Amino acid sequence: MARRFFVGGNWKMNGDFASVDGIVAFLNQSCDSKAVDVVVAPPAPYLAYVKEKLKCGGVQVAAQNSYKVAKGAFTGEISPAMLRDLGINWVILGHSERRHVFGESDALIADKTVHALESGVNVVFCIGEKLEEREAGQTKEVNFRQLQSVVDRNIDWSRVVIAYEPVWAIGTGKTASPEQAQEVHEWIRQFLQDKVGLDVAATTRIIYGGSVTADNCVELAKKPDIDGFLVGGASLKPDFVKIVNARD
Ligand SMILES: O=C[C@H](O)COP(=O)(O)O
Repeated sequence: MARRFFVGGNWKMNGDFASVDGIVAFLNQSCDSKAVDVVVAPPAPYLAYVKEKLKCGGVQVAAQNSYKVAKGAFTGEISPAMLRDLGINWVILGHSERRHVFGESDALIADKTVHALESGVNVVFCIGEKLEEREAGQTKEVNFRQLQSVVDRNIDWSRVVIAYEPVWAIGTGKTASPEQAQEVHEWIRQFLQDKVGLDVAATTRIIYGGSVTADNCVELAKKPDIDGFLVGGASLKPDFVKIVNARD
């Protein structure tokens, strides 16, 4: 079964009403692709606004984070229940900035993933090795360890997209080559086959993130195990539309 191409735009902590309006305008004009799932993740204060302003049925909205319980004394956090209340069905979890800037552990990310899925929110689950880990030959080990934390929890894989984002490629302009990305995506698919099953391995989308641009997306998208992208910087610009259409 062919896997539907998936392109996420992670706006990170960028934007104000003026720039958000600009992004929504180009999305509304040109992102109604019937062949691609497009999911954009604005900063939390703009989630409801973006959801309201997007007129393009093909573009969905994601949060950049959510916590592991529905409510309570957790200052600064947002819950999947609140996202559902806003009509938002996607969240990005395990992003390298959450792992490495905010110190989130594999266990916490797994708890957050399980809770989001149980609450009806689909998950873009991010994994990826740091440069020193790649140079030490630990790429497979690190990515498998991060994945194992959710394999152990018996999740509904049909509602998960895996984003492989090598930390050394994020925001650096140093994209993984199509061959480097394909190699890791193939390892991830094999890992899913060994640990979860053939069907999940065949159907789960594995997308690539790390300095994806309109210039490099077409070659990356030709690789058999690259099922889309998680785009940071370039998702703030009209070029994002070219990335959405990388497979055309
Ligand atoms: O979530 C997106 C990734 O961190 C990639 O960011 P980037 O495209 O700016 O390198």
